[in-house]
Amino acid sequence: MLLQLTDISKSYGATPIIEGISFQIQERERIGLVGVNGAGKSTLLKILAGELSPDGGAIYKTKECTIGYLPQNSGFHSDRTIDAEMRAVFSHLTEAEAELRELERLIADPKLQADDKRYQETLERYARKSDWFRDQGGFEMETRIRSVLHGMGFGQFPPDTPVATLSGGQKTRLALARLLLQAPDLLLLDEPTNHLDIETLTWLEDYLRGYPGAILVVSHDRYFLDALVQTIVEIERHGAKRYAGNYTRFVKLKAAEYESAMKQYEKQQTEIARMEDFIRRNIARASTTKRAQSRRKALERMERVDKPAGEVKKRTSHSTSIGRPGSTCWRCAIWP
Ligand SMILES: Nc1ncnc2c1ncn2[C@@H]1O[C@H](COP(=O)(O)OP(=O)(O)OP(=O)(O)O)[C@@H](O)[C@H]1O
Repeated sequence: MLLQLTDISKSYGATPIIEGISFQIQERERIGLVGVNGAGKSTLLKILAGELSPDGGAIYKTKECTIGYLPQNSGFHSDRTIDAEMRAVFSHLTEAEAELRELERLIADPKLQADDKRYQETLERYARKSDWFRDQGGFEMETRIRSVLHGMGFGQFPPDTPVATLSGGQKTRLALARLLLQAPDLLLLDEPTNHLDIETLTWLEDYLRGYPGAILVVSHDRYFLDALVQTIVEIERHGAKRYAGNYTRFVKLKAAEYESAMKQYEKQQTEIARMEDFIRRNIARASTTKRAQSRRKALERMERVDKPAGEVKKRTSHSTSIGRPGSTCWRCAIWP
């Protein structure tokens, strides 16, 4: 297990947003976090990312577990260029690379070569540092940066483009590219597919499918969720419930749940109407008033079944209308 949330709650002022949220995230798990607008999905991600304190509950995570968070419309501010920003992810490697270049310069120096002991020591240092650099993926750094930048749609951008000159959407894309290079154990992504064209979206789906860590993602794109996740956690009425399977399966399970809850509700409503009718007809009659009174007591004691909140339906969403072949655009909505 990578991380566990127990009984997490959060209110804004007197308004409870989430309550009693408990679930686990396993290594390499891909979870889609869904719920109606305002259900508290972003709030929960912020709590997990450590950007917001919960009012109650606890989060347990293994000591080594690293977490990376992409907020919605991340507003990425940087004075660096695109290339420098990506390279900053690998500062431990770029520093080692500079050290290796310096050692190479020393090794080539005839003065050092004349001092056999120091020369041997420097060669050994160079060998140790080279091995470490190779083991840390130093030789792949350049390729990884190029491949992620290309995949995220920055292939045509000169590497010395200042981040500050990018549009809001491009900055969010770049923030995601940087996060992918950081490769944390748990990726928290809030609407990562906004601002992506179909080509970038397809690349991202593919990249995330092979991602070595766990992913908790909020997305209104059902195709994206279906392609990526094997578990759905829904926030509904402040609490969280886990459903095994992708988004399509979740919709089916919810429909079955809704139907069954509706049947129970309707059955009870019929029973209530029947009892009320009996009471109305018999309460005033001396011979039957006792029975009517006892029926009234039973009615008062009856535990009421709540009317189910609504159904998961499809509706058009302009924000996701990026023209996937054969797609009906989508948004998860639960109608009252
Ligand atoms: N800083 C804040 N102060 C007060 N209320 C807030 C604050 N942040 C969020 N809220 C409210 O808390 C509720 C949950 O917000 P949150 O953004 O977590 O929901 P969400 O499920 O991510 O919604 P969406 O799908 O619209 O992004 C909303 O009603 C929102 O208006």
